[in-house]
Amino acid sequence: MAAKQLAVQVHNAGGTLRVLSTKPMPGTQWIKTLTSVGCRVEVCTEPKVILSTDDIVSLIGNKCDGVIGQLTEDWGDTLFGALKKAGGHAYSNMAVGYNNVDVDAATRHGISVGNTPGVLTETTAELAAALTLAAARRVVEADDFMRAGKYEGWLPTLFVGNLLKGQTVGIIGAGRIGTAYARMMVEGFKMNVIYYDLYQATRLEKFVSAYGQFLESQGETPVHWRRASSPEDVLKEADVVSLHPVLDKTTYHLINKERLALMKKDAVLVNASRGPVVDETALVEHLKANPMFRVGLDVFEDEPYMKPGLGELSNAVVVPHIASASKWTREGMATLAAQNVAAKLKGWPVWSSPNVEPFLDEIKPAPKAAPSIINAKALCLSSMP
Ligand SMILES: NC(=O)c1ccc[n+]([C@@H]2O[C@H](COP(=O)([O-])OP(=O)(O)OC[C@H]3O[C@@H](n4cnc5c(N)ncnc54)[C@H](O)[C@@H]3O)[C@@H](O)[C@H]2O)c1
Ligand SMILES: O=C(O)[C@H](O)CO
Repeated sequence: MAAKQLAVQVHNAGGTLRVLSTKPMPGTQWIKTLTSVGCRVEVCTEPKVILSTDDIVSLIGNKCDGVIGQLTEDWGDTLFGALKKAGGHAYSNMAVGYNNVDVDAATRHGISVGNTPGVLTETTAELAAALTLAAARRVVEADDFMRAGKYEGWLPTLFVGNLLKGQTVGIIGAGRIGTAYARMMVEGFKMNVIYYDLYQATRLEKFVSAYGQFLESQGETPVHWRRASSPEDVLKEADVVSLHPVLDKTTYHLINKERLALMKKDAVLVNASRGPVVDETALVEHLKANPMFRVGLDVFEDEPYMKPGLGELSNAVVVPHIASASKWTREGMATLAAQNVAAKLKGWPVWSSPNVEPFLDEIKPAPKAAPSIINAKALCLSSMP
């Protein structure tokens, strides 16, 4: 039986380089980025939310030069093999995280792997901050109560939560997003910072020190930072812990039963990184046993599912992986992903600065470069001087 033909929308039908996007993406700049360098762009418009590997193999077909894919897809040997066979040599995730991509497999097939760092830093940090506040101040529980018609009048004991000001925020993974989130919590709520990362977060340290001096000069209590030598140190000391590491072997189930037990009984835990960083089954048990402990989760171990029991717990705020969902960021992610593919197909070098803003300007032409290629070194791609 012939495989079912998946619906696609075509832009610039006469283009000589065929680029596939496995999903419609926001904005139009990303399409212009590709069509302006001679690509025919095919966008899969199937209503199915997550395409299977077989679906994507059939979309790649016999001739495909590059693909933009999504974090829900399993980009391993099968897909990179199919892309290579179709003549392709460029792939980009429309995401900064690339734990869904087997980069070594891509490299073996000579295919570049792009990602979209930077453009989602502040948007993601803002959602982590929103989850922190929602959990600490019990916003969702109180909203449910109100809508259920249960509010009979102000009470001294109604939905009492945690004050953030002057408390300690713990960051595990103080990279771009972890640092941006920490700054928001320091500047917004005068929180002290304790962080754990494999590397020193120099920018964050400098910011907290300078802000602490400023507060002191105003006669206010200064804020402080400390770099912890282990995740355990952070978990024991912090009132709020937010997780922002990459997902890899070193961070899988980084938060488990034993480490949850180290946390304060009324702490707040936020995860806007990747679901498997937390052992979600252990978390459900911990939430049940500790009603004052609260979590804000954007990501889940087995997306789109939650572990049994999580959805019934009022001390958990849960949202469906929307941390990067602002219009500017999502359009920017699409543009960076398209530029990663276009640049590789045109043989342009790799951008060497962490500042990706020049690619997002809708008026000035984008630099002739690939914003971020993970396996650039392994493929010996040249970078901008
Ligand atoms: N929920 C969302 O929608 C969303 C949005 C954007 C990013 N993310 C996730 O957030 C992650 C971080 O993004 P970023 O742009 O800040 O990346 P980044 O590379 O700037 O930061 C990641 C940090 O994790 C640290 N790290 C690595 N291994 C660690 C370990 N074992 N223990 C502690 N720290 C460790 C790294 O040293 C680095 O500083 C992404 O990889 C992605 O998975 C999720
Ligand atoms: O890794 C990413 O970019 C995010 O999870 C997308 O929201």
